[in-house]
Amino acid sequence: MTLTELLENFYDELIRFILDDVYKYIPKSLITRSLLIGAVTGTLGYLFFKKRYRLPPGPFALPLIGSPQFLSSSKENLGRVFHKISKKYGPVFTVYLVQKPSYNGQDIAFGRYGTAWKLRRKIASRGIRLFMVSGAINIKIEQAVSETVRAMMMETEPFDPMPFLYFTTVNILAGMCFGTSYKYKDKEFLHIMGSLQAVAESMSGGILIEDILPPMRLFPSKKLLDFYKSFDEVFQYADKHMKDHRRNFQPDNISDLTDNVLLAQKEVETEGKDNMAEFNDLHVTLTLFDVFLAGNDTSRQTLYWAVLLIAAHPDIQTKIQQEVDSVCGRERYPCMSDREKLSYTDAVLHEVMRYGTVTPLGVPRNTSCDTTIAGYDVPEGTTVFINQWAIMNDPDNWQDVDKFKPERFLDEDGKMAPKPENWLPFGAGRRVCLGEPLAKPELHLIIASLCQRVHISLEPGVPVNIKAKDDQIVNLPNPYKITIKERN
Ligand code: HEM
Repeated sequence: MTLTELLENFYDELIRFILDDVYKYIPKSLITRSLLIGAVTGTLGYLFFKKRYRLPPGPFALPLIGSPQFLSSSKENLGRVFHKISKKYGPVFTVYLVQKPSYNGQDIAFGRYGTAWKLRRKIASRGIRLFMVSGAINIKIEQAVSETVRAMMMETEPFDPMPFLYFTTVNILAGMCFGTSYKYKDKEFLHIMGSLQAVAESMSGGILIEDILPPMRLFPSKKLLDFYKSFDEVFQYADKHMKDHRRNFQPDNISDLTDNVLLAQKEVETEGKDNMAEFNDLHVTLTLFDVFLAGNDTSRQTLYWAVLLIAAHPDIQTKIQQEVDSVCGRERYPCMSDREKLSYTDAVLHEVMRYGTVTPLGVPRNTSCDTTIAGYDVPEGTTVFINQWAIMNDPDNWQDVDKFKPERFLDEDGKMAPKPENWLPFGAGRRVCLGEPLAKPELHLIIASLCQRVHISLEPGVPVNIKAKDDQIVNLPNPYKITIKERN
């Protein structure tokens, strides 16, 4: 008997033994049978030898499809959805979803932790720090708020403050990043506002079908394509400014974050041409893109909550105004050196960020090695979310959790009390928000400056609604309108 005949007989018996009923349907070809038996043995071997993890429990999930319940709840604020799941499965649980894409993880926000990422984060942090200590932040806030108030005063009817808040944050962040200063109807401002709006809409449009059915990424939906397009527009905006700066770059005349980042790139190059792979032109643009995009959306959404909550609580607004008047008077704008004395306004900001948690799930993170959380295994490459919304809206952590109460952040002398450990809007640890040192003073001073200049009221005759719009992935209030009156 030849070797081929021997193999044929062996396969024949094996298949007949294991799969008697389907035997007749299996082709007689030796190659097909070898492939079939190889595949079956390989799969069985993989299943037998693969590492077993004790994963956190979680809702039922189908292979490829993931947790089907997200199909029905895909429009609800995910912070709330996850909070409900945690009631059933405990504080650490597993759901099957995939995260949204980034620029190949070469940026800061979605970059993999490591030497190259540390370098990029250090460069961006240094640039932000220099902006803060140079005093430029005072000038940018004053310019941005005075232009915003001027533009708002032109409105004769109740208006939605959202575009004006875009104007404030874009002017401060684009000023810091690219040295620009826009007027309200400026063409470039309107263009970038449109792109930022599109990014925000794509991101708040609930879970994408591709998140539930990963293979669908091969045939991207219009929603996913829109998501890519709007991101790319903001990227192109940052890239254009980077290239303009590079053309006119003078190392002894550094005026904004782009100059700072380009200078850092030169330093990296001086240390050795090989290092350039870790900080090339794409990394320069992605650094600026991250700071501009991450900073704008979060700050603007926080201000949207702040204006609503301040307008809905006239007593709180009056207290802010009295504090600002007593510390700064009316002649000059509040500045960095006033911050410590503006405790009540700071408490209002802290409570706005708790009540209106704008990043309910923080930024999705990937584990870089096998690890454990609360005794459960979490394999390398798992996407981990921290439910910041639940931490800051848990009745076990906060008294009168549904009430807007700035006083909870003050001590008996009316000064800011130590930060409660459950106040975590900027995340924590090595990946804590890069912009926190800018965002807190920026938002504090914007609120103080706005209240110093104008009196804000909600649209007359419309019922006050300070509840979150619970139909989206982010946590925003329902659209609202205000009127403003210049303070005399
Ligand atoms: C209200 C304002 C803001 C909020 C609530 C906020 C919130 C957050 C959160 C929750 C994270 C993820 C932290 C973690 O994973 O633990 C984050 C990351 C980040 N934020 Fe912010 N942020 C704000 C403002 C800003 C500003 C003004 C900038 C830029 C100047 C900025 C830039 C970034 C960047 C680059 C990251 C990624 C950091 C990393 O992966 O290492 N953010 N932010």
